[in-house]
Amino acid sequence: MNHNPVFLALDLPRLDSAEALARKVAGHIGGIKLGLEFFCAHGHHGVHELHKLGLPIFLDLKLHDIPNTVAAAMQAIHVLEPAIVTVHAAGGRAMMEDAKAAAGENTKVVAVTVLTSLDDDDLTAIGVKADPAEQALRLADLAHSAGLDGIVCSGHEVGAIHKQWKDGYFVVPGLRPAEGGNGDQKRIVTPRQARDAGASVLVIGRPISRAEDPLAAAKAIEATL
Ligand SMILES: O=c1ccn([C@@H]2O[C@H](COP(=O)(O)O)[C@@H](O)[C@H]2O)c(=O)[nH]1
Repeated sequence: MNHNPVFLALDLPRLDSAEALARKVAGHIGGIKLGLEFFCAHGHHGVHELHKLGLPIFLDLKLHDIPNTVAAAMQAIHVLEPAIVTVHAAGGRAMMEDAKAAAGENTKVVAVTVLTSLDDDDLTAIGVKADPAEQALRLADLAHSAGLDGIVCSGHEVGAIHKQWKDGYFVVPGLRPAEGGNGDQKRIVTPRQARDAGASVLVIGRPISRAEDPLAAAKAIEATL
């Protein structure tokens, strides 16, 4: 892989801290992921500010609503020229089709299958009878048939999904270097394991942002890839 597949999740409450962190590690990541925390706090202005670093922007908004609403939201963020945007596959085929149709041609629309913070028990509690691997595969098939570019799944599932969807774009969060805590993530692998299994994008937040030395952490992860 020529380019750095790591997208840094900037889940920080302050815009100046987020910018400073991104600037510090910019040479050792491939892009920036801005999620709900960032977008709710800083909106379009914040995204414009981070764009100034010249790295691809991944807007991880996990849109999940009726098709008309999701399509309108996609149109509203078109101006931000995101490289990647997420929707929830559980929103259904029509929602995903309309989201893709409303996105800019340079934006990859990827569907979240099963959040990496969920395990078997969590799925049972919300009435899903399949285990995370089966459910992720089912939702990946649905996203594929709806014309999306790819999916978000854990490193446990990406290999099996990749076998069935050869040219899919696979975003994998829930990554933890060998040492360090899991936090709220339940289905984790190392960045290298995810890459070897076929991940296109490695989403990494706290292992870099909460490290004592974020630059050293980013370099150490880069060296394993
Ligand atoms: O299934 C998912 C989907 C998205 N995420 C997002 O990725 C990052 C992970 O951050 P870490 O600090 O490395 O755990 C975070 O922004 C999530 O919103 C995910 O973790 N799992």
